[in-house]
Amino acid sequence: MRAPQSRTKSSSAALAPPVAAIRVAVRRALTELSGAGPVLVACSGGADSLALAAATAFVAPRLGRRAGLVTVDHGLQPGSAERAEAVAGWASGQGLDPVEAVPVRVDGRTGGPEAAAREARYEALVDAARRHDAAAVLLGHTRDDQAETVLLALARGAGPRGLAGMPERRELAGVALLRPLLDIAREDTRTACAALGLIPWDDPHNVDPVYARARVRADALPALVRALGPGVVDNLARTARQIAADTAALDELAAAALADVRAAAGGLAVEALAGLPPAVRTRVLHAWARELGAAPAALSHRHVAALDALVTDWHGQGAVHLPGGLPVVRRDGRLTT
Ligand SMILES: Nc1ncnc2c1ncn2[C@@H]1O[C@H](COP(=O)(O)OP(=O)(O)OP(=O)(O)O)[C@@H](O)[C@H]1O
Repeated sequence: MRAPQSRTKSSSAALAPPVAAIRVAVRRALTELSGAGPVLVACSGGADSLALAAATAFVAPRLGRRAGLVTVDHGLQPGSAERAEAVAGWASGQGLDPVEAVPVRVDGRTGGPEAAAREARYEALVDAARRHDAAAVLLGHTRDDQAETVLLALARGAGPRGLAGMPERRELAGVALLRPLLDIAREDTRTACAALGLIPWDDPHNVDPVYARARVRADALPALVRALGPGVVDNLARTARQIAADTAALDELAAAALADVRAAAGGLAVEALAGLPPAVRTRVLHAWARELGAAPAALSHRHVAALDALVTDWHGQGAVHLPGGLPVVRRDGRLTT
């Protein structure tokens, strides 16, 4: 086990450009934050979240905000409890408070081990945020994580919502999750840790070729950089930001359009739907299907295309079955259940 350790910080360490850039990013995120509670850094002990925790410990008190840290012990590797305790001990030494090392149970959940660990981790983070009435949980995803996410989304045909990548901010069960480092290169978090005398923990899963993300990290992205130049990572991340902004605008248009196309007798009016631009119409249908109870994770492009065909390619076809078995039919000029 390699635990974070800190040497005495020299004044030149504080001036290292990546240290400064990460502090600026954290300052920006905290300045925009409403709510009086503490922020909690979600920290694995890896370079990204360790650099985030160090920057937050520096910046938050200067903004008059309390900052704490939560490290989750998934119990999946020998020595994981000791590693979590070492991260917690380091955090307390940095003045972070509250600090928690939370053990979670990963087995007995559905999905693969990676998804189960993630689900357990987010449950623990949300639970800690609620107990401490936290204003937000801070996550250490970097620009490189964002570029990997976009490539993975592109490869599986995830559509604009996937290509928008990870948002800087989202709510999970009423808790704000922030990603202040989405503009910071992963390498800079390592440099910042080194400049601060911190020794990060390297998660073996990050280099295990069993995982698609690890293969993208080790092979696909470096190959793209070699072929197309070093701007690729930044360009992928920037593209995600642009698509996220476009997607948010289209979602707003779709929310307004959904209200307009509701039929007085229930369901949606086909004629009104047909008059919408396809990008708005498919979002209206997606939102309506969710409203009817279709689980977002199971609702695919195929379902939405079949609903759309009831509007634009009507030839008397039968019901469209949404996830969960819910049938939608076209009747009397309406889409209805
Ligand atoms: N064991 C942990 N304890 C606390 N926080 C963690 C832990 N592991 C990861 N995190 C948080 O999640 C961030 C992303 O980590 P990682 O890339 O390993 O997870 P991920 O599964 O890709 O995350 P996501 O589910 O958000 O895509 C880290 O920077 C850190 O903030």
